[in-house]
Amino acid sequence: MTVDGSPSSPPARIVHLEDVQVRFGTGKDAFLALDRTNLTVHPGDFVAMVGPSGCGKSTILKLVAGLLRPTEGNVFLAGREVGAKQIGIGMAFQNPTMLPWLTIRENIMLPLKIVSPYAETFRRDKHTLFRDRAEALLSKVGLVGFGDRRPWELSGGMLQRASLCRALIHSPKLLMLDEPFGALDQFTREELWSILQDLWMDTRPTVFLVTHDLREAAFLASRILVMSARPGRVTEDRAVAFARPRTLETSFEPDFAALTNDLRRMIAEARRG
Ligand SMILES: Nc1ncnc2c1ncn2[C@@H]1O[C@H](COP(=O)(O)OP(=O)(O)OP(=O)(O)O)[C@@H](O)[C@H]1O
Repeated sequence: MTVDGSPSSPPARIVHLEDVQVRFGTGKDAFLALDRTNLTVHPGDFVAMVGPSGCGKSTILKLVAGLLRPTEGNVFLAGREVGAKQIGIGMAFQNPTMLPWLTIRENIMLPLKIVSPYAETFRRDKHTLFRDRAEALLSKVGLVGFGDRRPWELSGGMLQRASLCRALIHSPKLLMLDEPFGALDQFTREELWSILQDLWMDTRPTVFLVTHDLREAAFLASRILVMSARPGRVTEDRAVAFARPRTLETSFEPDFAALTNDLRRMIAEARRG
């Protein structure tokens, strides 16, 4: 019950994994990639996943995105089995692949051509609503004036900014980020942390971020999942309460350093164990 006596309802959950296992290969080559995993994520959570290489972080992303079926167990999205209901998902990866024959703006608007319900009205609204939305995102990531350029004219960091715009153009409820800044230099990466934090604070999509950078996880996430070595399991689910917006100064504070040291120790143990 709530304080006013009305019945309390449990918080909505956007992602729910129930006793999920993933096995790859067949016969003597079969192996367990993801061990029995239970996970509940609420709308607006910013979840970072860290752990030893090959522990199953990307596998969890693929399960949630509906790109992979579990061998055992169930994956629910917004209360329905994954795939049963359309819910907007945006994605960005380490390599921000863009179609070279399209401009940056056209690349950013690509999901609108494909993702329902935008695809149906795309032709009609292309030059008004959607174009404005693309310009607003370009401006938020510091790429004003680059919409008409071709991908080869931009640096790696600029392409990754454009890739964030593309992931967000259709206002997805879920944003899946697989090491999006992994190939960038430290300065560009830190700049993009702040940009991503601002974008997330604007509309609060639920985010899954896979990263090997523990400072990045601590800077961005509201919750960090630490995984064991393969077969992966979630061994720690840590809330991150630093006030927002976080700044680079936040990342030099003692609590921040203590958190990243804890994470480093847990992953070192997982690698040994
Ligand atoms: N389609 C597949 N077929 C066979 N094995 C796979 C497949 N996808 C992933 N694997 C294996 O499953 C394990 C988990 O892979 P996954 O990519 O989820 O790990 P990860 O934690 O994201 O790794 P990294 O941190 O190195 O990117 C790895 O051993 C990987 O080689």
